[in-house]
Amino acid sequence: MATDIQFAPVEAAPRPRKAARRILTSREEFRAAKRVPKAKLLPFVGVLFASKPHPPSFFVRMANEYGEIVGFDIAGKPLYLVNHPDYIQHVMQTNAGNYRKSDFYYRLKAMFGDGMLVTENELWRSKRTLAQPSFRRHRFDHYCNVMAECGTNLCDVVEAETRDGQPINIVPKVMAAALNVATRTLMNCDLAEDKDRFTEIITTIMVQSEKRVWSLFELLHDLPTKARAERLQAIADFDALLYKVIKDRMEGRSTPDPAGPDMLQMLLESACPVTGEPLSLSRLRDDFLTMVLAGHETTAVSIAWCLYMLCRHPEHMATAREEVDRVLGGRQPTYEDLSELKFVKMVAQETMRLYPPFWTMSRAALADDEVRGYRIPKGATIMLCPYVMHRNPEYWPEPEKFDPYRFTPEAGADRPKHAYFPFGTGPRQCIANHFAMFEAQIMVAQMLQRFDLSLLTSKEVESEPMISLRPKQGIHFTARPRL
Ligand code: HEM
Repeated sequence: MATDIQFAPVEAAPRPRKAARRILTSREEFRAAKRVPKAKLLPFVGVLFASKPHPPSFFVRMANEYGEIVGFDIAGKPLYLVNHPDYIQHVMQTNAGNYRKSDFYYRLKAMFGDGMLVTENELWRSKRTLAQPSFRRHRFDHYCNVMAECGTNLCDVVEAETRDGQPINIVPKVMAAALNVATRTLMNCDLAEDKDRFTEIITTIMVQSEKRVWSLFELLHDLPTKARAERLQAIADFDALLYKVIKDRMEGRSTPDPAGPDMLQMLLESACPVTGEPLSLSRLRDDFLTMVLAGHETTAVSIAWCLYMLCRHPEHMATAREEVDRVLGGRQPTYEDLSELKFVKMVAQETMRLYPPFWTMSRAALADDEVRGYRIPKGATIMLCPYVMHRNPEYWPEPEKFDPYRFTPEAGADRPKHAYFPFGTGPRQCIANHFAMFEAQIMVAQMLQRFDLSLLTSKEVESEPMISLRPKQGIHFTARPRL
C-alpha cells in the first residue's frame, strides 16, 4: 500500500499552528561565543564577483576551505554560509522563530506579491492553514491519476517529435507537463490553449526574478528599461490568465474538480482566518501564482535531471527499468504503485541531492543567537544551501558520484536527518514535498516504460542557478519507442 511510503530524509509537512517560538540567547552566551571566520575576499562586493560564473560551485569550494561556517560581506552586511546539519536544524526548525525569510525573498514580492513563500507570521499561517488540506492523503489517488495522464501526454509528444530519429530537448516538454499537472490539480483547468504563451511568461518572470534576487542594487530593476517593460507585461499577462480562471469559477462558467474540491474551490469557500472576510481576488492571485510557479518548474527540472542521470548511468537505468516493468507490467502508474517503485524513488532522491531545485535558501536573524559555539548577530543572513550540504563528504562520501543506493534505509540509518533537505525543513518546509516526489516517480517511470533514451552527446550538462537549478543547455536525447 502506498500509505506505507516513508520519505525517510524529509519530515512530514508541519502543522502550521505548531510554528516554532523564538528561543533567545543571553548576552553572556552571545559574548562568550566565537566570531565566525571571514572569507578572504574583497569587502562589499567581493563575494558577488568571486562566485561567478557558477555560485553553487563557489560556495562548495568555500565550505571545503573554511569548514562548518564561513562569513562573507555582502554590500556591508554579514552573510554566513553554514555546512553542518545542526545549523540547518537550528535555524529552520528548533529556533525558526528567531529567523525570518531573508531580504532575497522579499525581492520576489515584485513578482509573487504576498504569496505563501514570501510572507511571515499570521498572514503566512493563515495561508498555510487554508492550503494544507489540498495536500492531504485523501487527494492523492486523484492527483496521481492526473499526473499519469499528463505523463502519458508527455510521452505522446516525445514520441511524435522523435519519430524520425530526431533528438528532443526534454526540458520544455516536462515543464509543459508539470504546468498542466499544477493547473489541473489546483484549479481543475487545462491551459492547453494558452500553454506556449504561459511557458514564455513564466520563463520571463523566472529569469528576471533570478537577476533581481542576486542584484547588488535591486532598485536598478525598476528603472524604465526594456527588461522592466517585458517583466511588467509578463506579470500582467499571467494575472489576466489567472484572474480569468478564478472569475470563471466564481461566476459558474467552470466547475470544481468532480473528484473532490480542488484548492481553488476550497479557497473560494473559505474566509480569511485573520479578518473573517472572503479571500480577495488579489490574495487568490498571489496564492495561485506562487503555487504554480513554485510548483511546476522545480518538479520539472527534477524529472529532467533524473532522466539525464539515468542516461549517464546505464547500470542504474537497467535497474530502474526492470523495476518499472515488473511493477507496472505496461499499465499506467497509480498511487498504489508508488511504494513499489522504490528504486525510481531512490533515483529521484539522489538526483535531488546533486541537483536540488532550490539550490539555496536563506534566513535573517531577528535577534542575536549562538549556534555550535558561533555568534550569529541580529540582522545576519544565514545561507542554508542544499547544494553545499548535499556535497559535504562527511555525510556523502565521494559526493560527486551518482549513487541511488545512498537512499536505502540501511545506508541512511546513521546519517543526520538535516544533511539532506531538498524540500527545506521545519515550519516552512515545502507544502507539496510528497506531491512533487510522486510526480517525479510517476513521470520518470512512464518515460522509462515507453522509450529507450540516449543522450545526444557525452558532454556533461552544466547546471544554471536560476531560481531553480536548471540544465543550462537543456537535455537533448533521442527516444526510441520500446517494442
Ligand atoms: C521537486 C519539487 C520541489 C522542490 C525541490 C521544492 C522545494 C521547496 C523548498 C526548499 C521550499 C522551502 C523554501 C524555504 O524554506 O525558504 C518550498 C516551499 C514551498 N513550496 Fe515547494 N518544492 C517543490 C515542489 C512544489 C510544488 C509541486 C508545489 C505546489 C504545488 C510547491 C509549493 C511550495 C510552497 C507554496 C512553498 C512555501 C511554503 C511555506 O512557506 O510555508 N512546491 N519548496
